[in-house]
Amino acid sequence: MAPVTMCSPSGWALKGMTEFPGFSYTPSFIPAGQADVLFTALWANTPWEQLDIVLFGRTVRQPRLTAWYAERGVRYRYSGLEMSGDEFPADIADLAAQLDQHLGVRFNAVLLNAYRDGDDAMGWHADDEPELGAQPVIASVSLGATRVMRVRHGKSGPSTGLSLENGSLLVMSGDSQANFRHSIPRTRQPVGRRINLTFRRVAPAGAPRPSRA
Ligand SMILES: O=C(O)CCC(=O)C(=O)O
Ligand SMILES: [Fe+2]
Repeated sequence: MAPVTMCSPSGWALKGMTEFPGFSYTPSFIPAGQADVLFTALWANTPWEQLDIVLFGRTVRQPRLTAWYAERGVRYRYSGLEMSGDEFPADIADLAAQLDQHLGVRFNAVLLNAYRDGDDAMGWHADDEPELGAQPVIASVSLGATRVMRVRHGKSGPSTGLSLENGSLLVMSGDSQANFRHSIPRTRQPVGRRINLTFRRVAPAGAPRPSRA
C-alpha cells in the first residue's frame, strides 16, 4: 500500500488538489468538541442496520452499519421496494444547514456509515447513481477515529490514501465520480469507531439507496 501522502494540518497541499480535481478537504469543519458530542449522539441514537447485499449472485453482509435519511418526497428503491427515508433528525438537519451555508447546496438525503473497528470497510465505488445527476456534489463528514480513504483513477491501478479526520469535510464534486473511485479499506491497525455521513442531492423523482460492498 502506498503511504498516506495527502494529509496536512491545513488540508491537502495544492499537489493533492491538482492530482485529485474535484476533491477538496477541510479539516476541523466541525470543531473537535462539537464533533465528539455529535459522534456520541449519532452512535447511540441512529437506527443502525447491517444490510445484506447481492454481490456477483451471492448474498453477503455489508461490512459496516448504515442508516439513510431523506427529505419528505425523496424516494429511493431498495430490494425492489419504493421507500422513502425518515426525515433528517435535528442534529443532522443542523449539519445540512451548515453545509448549505458553506457550499450553497441543499442536500436532501444522507447516508450514514458506522465503522465499528478495522474490519469494517467499504469497497471500491463511485457515487455515480443517475439520480444524483452528471456532476454530483457529495459532502462527506467524518466523526471519530481517523480512517484512510483510498482514491484511484478509473477501475484499477495505483491508489493514494487520504486520511479523513474527526470533524473533517471532504467534498467531492465536478467529474470526481466520473473519473475516480474511492474505498475505505480494512486495516489491521487498532482503530476506534468512526461515523461518516455522505450528504447527497437526489432528484425528487427517486434515488436508489446505495447498496455497495
Ligand atoms: O466512509 C467514508 O468516508 C466513505 C463513504 C462513502 O464513500 C459513501 O458513503 O459513498
Ligand atoms: Fe462513496
